[in-house]
Amino acid sequence: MNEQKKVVKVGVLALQGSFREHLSHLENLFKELAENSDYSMYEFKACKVKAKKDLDSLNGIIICGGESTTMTILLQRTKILNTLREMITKRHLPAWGTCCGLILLSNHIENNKSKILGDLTYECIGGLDVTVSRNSFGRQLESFTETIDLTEATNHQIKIFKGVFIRAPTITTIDSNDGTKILATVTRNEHTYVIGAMNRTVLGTSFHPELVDGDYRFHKWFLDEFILKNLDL
Ligand SMILES: NC(=O)CC[C@H](N)C(=O)O
Repeated sequence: MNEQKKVVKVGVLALQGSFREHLSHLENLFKELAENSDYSMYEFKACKVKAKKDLDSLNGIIICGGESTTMTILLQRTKILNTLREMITKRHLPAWGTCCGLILLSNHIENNKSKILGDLTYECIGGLDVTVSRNSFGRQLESFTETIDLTEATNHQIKIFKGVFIRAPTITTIDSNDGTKILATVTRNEHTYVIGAMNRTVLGTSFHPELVDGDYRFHKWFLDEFILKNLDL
């Protein structure tokens, strides 16, 4: 019986930032799904990605929140960056980035032009054809939570969701007509900000579902709509 199960491996980039929270959400979700007969054909595994070899045989990857300058340096030092970029942009590995992860998965950054970091430059992974602006809501102290309506974007799978924003970036433009679309917006101080976007295989959110205790709905949606629907790519 067990041999017939399809192994689905979800990696979480674990160089820095909120990777433990993502792993714990995935582990809890996978425990729930083990009891759900709709998923009985799958055996789910969550694993840390700390080196290039950890990218082998992944079916999806999460790029966690953290500090994108530190993260790009670590991605380059560990030599993960180029392989991961090729997997996401050429081989269409499903990927989801939260906050710093959204920045790294974006093709363009508005307020970060040609930043030099010692012997390196600020390089993104790319995959989502949008432009992001970093730290759109100000400093760490100006972090906030806001209710987000995801009913339409998720086709009623998630309705209301608690958005946690910590020095969050926002999406200023969608740059291609390849099917990239807005996931959600929030309005603050009379300004409406785009706080999530996606194409068929790449998802980016300004907010942190991994920091909402006991709520695995967003992780399940990523698994259902991005990973399981694209298993044969
Ligand atoms: N919570 C976060 O991931 C913050 C992202 C951070 N402001 C950056 O630019 O990298």
